[in-house]
Amino acid sequence: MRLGGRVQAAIEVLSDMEKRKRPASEALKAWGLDHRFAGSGDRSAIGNIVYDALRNRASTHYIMDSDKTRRLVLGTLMRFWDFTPDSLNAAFEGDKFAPDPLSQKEIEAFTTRNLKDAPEHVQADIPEWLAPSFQANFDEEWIAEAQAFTKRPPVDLRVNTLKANRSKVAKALHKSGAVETVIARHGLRIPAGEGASRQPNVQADAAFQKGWFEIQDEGSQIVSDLIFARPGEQVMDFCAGAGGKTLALAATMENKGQIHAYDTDKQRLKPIYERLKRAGIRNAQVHAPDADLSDLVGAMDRVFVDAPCTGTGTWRRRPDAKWKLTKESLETRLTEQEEVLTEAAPFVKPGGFFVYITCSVLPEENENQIASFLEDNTDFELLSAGEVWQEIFGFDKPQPWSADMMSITLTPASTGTDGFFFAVMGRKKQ
Ligand SMILES: C[S@@+](CC[C@H](N)C(=O)[O-])C[C@H]1O[C@@H](n2cnc3c(N)ncnc32)[C@H](O)[C@@H]1O
Repeated sequence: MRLGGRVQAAIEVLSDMEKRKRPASEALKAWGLDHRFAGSGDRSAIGNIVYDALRNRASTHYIMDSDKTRRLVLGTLMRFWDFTPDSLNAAFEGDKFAPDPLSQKEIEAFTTRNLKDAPEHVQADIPEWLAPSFQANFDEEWIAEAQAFTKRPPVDLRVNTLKANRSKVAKALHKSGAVETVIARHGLRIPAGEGASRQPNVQADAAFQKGWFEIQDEGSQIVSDLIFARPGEQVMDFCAGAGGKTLALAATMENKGQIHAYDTDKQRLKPIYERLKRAGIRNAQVHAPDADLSDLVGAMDRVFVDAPCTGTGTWRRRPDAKWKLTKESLETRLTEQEEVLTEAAPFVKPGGFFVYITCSVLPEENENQIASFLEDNTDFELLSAGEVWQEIFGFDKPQPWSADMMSITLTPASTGTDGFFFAVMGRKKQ
């Protein structure tokens, strides 16, 4: 396919998403099924246009002076793919699959409108109702912090130290351009490409099949490390899901002690069995939703809750979620978080640690939840996550957000990772 056909396809996919209210991944898949002739290069280029458009939707609509899908796509190409109105029109010429050339009105909008004149939430490329939350979290940096979520994310890998080390994996994946992560100690990063470039499918590599690495955002690797689980401990992963953090912790614990992986959703838990096997993990015990956990009450050295959340921290990877998030779904997540904290807390032994993690940067889901939990549970106290950070990563690395060195927030702008929140509480001894 030539550029024009790819651009037209991206317009169709975005229109389909809007019309059928379906996520980008589904709309792209459906387009692929209807256009079997399209090669993998075409599919990934179309995907790149669609995701770039969604990441910057509000600001591009503003610049192009319209909320039409066609303008969103053309604006995306001119803002982020190095096209000018002339070069785009030249590329479309003689291509019967291309959209109509840019009109005078479209060219005028693109060349005269300035984002500096847009409302702040449009500059920040976030829904208007979320601007106060970002402002509360990041003060005068809030627009820059939000804008960093509009950039393409890298692919991060966590080396499984039970089976390999960084140089071994880097060697196996030398064609991928993987470099060592800046903060996480066992991470490799394949930087995000530009334009139509494709990310390598590292999961097809023999090194992945052998369990040498997992795909895991550097932020997720960092918070797993901050849990500070030691070999031989009894640890509970109360919201284990597919086991991303269970796997990371098992490696940190050198396969010694026990990780109890629990989740209320059987479907989400399903991939964990295969992943544990591939990674060579022997110290994890998976507890199905209906399991009797009464033996574990008051017995865990560490319990961590990787709570269900709005996922605002993953907007770079799932930009459609940014525009779909509603006040109602935030409210639902807040209730779930309160429940999960209350349910998990009794498993912490006196003198043990209780960790709360989200992949969100909204204070409602983070600091506020911890403050309200501590108010109701006076046998717990907030400890300094900042001190643990410094012990593990030192002072010379990019630093996360922290108002008081207690809880920590990672962001694309501050730590170059997805957004994560981390807080650790101690259960008092008596
Ligand atoms: C953010 S995801 C966990 C991701 C996982 N820890 C990882 O690193 O791959 C949150 C999980 O919490 C689970 N969950 C929601 N409510 C729960 C509850 N009351 N008790 C336990 N798990 C719950 C969900 O099923 C979901 O799998």
